Amino acid sequence: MAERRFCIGYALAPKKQQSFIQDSLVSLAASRGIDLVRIDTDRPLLDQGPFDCILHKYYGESWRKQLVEFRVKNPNALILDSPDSIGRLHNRISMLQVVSELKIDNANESFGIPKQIVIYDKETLFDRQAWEGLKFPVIAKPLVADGSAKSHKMALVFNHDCLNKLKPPIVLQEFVNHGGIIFKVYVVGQYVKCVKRKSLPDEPEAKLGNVEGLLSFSQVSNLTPREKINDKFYKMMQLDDTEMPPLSFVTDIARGLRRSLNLNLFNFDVIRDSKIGTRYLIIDINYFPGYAKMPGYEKVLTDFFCDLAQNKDPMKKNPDTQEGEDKIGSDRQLPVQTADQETRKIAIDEDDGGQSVNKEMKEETPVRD
Ligand SMILES: Nc1ncnc2c1ncn2[C@@H]1O[C@H](COP(=O)(O)OP(=O)(O)OP(=O)(O)O)[C@@H](O)[C@H]1O
Ligand SMILES: O=P(O)(O)O[C@H]1[C@H](OP(=O)(O)O)[C@@H](OP(=O)(O)O)[C@@H](O)[C@@H](O)[C@@H]1OP(=O)(O)O
Ligand SMILES: [Mg+2]
Ligand SMILES: [Mg+2]
Repeated sequence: MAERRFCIGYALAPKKQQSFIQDSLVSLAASRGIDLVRIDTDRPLLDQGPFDCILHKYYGESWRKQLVEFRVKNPNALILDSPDSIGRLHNRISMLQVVSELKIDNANESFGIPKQIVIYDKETLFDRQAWEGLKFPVIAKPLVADGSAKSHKMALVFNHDCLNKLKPPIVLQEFVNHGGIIFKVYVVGQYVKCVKRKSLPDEPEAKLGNVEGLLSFSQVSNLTPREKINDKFYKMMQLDDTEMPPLSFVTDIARGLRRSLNLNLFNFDVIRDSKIGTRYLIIDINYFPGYAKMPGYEKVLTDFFCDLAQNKDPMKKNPDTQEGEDKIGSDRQLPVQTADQETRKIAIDEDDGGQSVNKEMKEETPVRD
């Protein structure tokens, strides 16, 4: 009898496809009965397949509609992950709200998010009252985190003098000294892996010298090795000497976030407060991050795909751990406001070339009841 194969269709932006769909992944998965097949996003999804599962990091209202139709016609197929759940990560406020609501028992370590405020317009930006309780330096981050280059453009702000350079809607987040190292925690279903990366240096005023109140940067922890070598600061950093956070602590947070976000494929950035060595702050959560940078990512992802193929739903209740109850890719209604609802308030900047897909998503996504 012919072997029953499990077909995963993937819809990824070209850059993500290039980094993630490596021959080594495709062949390992194939050897274990999993076929990874590219979805042509220029053609109707329903004309392609059949797919047992859809893996996607692809946006736009048209894609979203196609997924809804696909679900109706293929009720047994999995969609990883649900667009509504992914959408929550597209707004830096709703993204971290989940962390604030998470409860984990741990006697030695604590976690949270840095102090932050959201600014929707210039008027509020210059209103000192709005800043009450927030200390300089702060990091100004675009409120929208939709994967566009613009959404990664940050600025370290040292005083009130240069605020006119900032473009709301933004989140102003207190800069927390953390020894210049960031921890990236990758989640693939139940699997959790924490790695170290370079980050911004402590006391940025002192280290970065003569800055004029504001310093712009983008994707610090995702620089190419060449960029790192050229930077004096990175040569000074002692990445190897930095102690990792306790694995059980990080795993508890990861599993908690996975359940509350209803997502299987994400990572989050954690920094350790230099002042309180047992205090950890989550500053960012990303959907479908750069897994290829994770050591042995082929096996981790293939194991996960095989679990899906064997109907081992990683969010289903596990008798040993009492973990999980949700169905993968389910459109479970979340109790708090989603990013889509929030982003409807945001004026889309017209000068953002090449982001029409994301723009379409923001403008047309209907608000759910
Ligand atoms: N509150 C903070 N205190 C100190 N450093 C911070 C803080 N927030 C961000 N950083 C630094 O700025 C970098 C970029 O911030 P953040 O991770 O929020 O941006 P991003 O563009 O969403 O990143 P990614 O590429 O991971 O998606 C972090 O990796 C970290 O080095
Ligand atoms: O570029 P890579 O593949 O490494 O992945 C990066 C990913 O870019 P891509 O999805 O466009 O590829 C980013 O996603 P967007 O916010 O831009 O959507 C974000 O998740 C980064 O944090 C990832 O880097 P990592 O955190 O894993 O180091
Ligand atoms: Mg980040
Ligand atoms: Mg991010």
